[in-house]
Amino acid sequence: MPTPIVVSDVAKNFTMHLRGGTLIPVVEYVNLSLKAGQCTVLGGPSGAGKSSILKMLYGNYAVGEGQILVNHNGDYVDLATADPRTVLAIRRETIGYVSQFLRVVPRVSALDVAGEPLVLRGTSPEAARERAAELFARLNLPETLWELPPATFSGGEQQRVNIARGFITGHPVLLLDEPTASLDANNRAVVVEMIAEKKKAGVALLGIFHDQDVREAVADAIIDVTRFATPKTA
Ligand SMILES: Nc1ncnc2c1ncn2[C@@H]1O[C@H](COP(=O)(O)OP(=O)(O)OP(=O)(O)O)[C@@H](O)[C@H]1O
Repeated sequence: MPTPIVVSDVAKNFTMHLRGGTLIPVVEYVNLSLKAGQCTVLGGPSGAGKSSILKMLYGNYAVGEGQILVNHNGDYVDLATADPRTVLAIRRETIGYVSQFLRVVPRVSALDVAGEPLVLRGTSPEAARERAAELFARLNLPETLWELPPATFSGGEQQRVNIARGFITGHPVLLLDEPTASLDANNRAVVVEMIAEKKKAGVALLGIFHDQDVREAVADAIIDVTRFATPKTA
């Protein structure tokens, strides 16, 4: 089976334009690949660059240097240099993402927020809502909330809408940015189960998990990103 994602010599720093162009180096020589059916976990202390790496892999952050080759519909595409239309196609078809915080769209119900990735791939809105409802039930999201826009939901409720939205499709790659941070033990266990099912289905996962129990339950490999730290010069 072809490798879903190969990251080669990726570097990232931030230029603070409002601070006289001060350069904040984050990571360099990031080399990793994701394997189908495995969950790779990014570890390392706060500020080490875990989220930055994940965001580059989703095309949210520009890539300073290097390549991110994504197996997209059978061809390798370099996400680091891909045009915006290609990035959107990769997100629609190949790479799913559960962000830490839900991007709330006013007046759209939780069912439609979670079902949207399926609708974008051609599923009917009714079928997408049904699938979202199944995931909500599994994640113990109270049914009274399903038709409401998630803007007023608690942190953990919003996170469960986000998880349903990320897990609803069969994307071959799934990125998880602390998906269990606001969940109670019951729902953390549900997410661990859902990750195991994705692995069985051959999905390649890359995640950040601060909760050690979850990390140990899901990780096939742990990469400490401090190994990619850019040496700080005086
Ligand atoms: N948009 C940004 N603009 C400027 N600096 C940023 C930006 N995003 C991240 N950084 C900086 O990059 C470094 C790495 O941040 P990142 O969020 O990737 O770390 P992390 O390992 O995920 O941390 P945590 O575990 O606390 O979430 C930090 O020093 C952070 O301040």
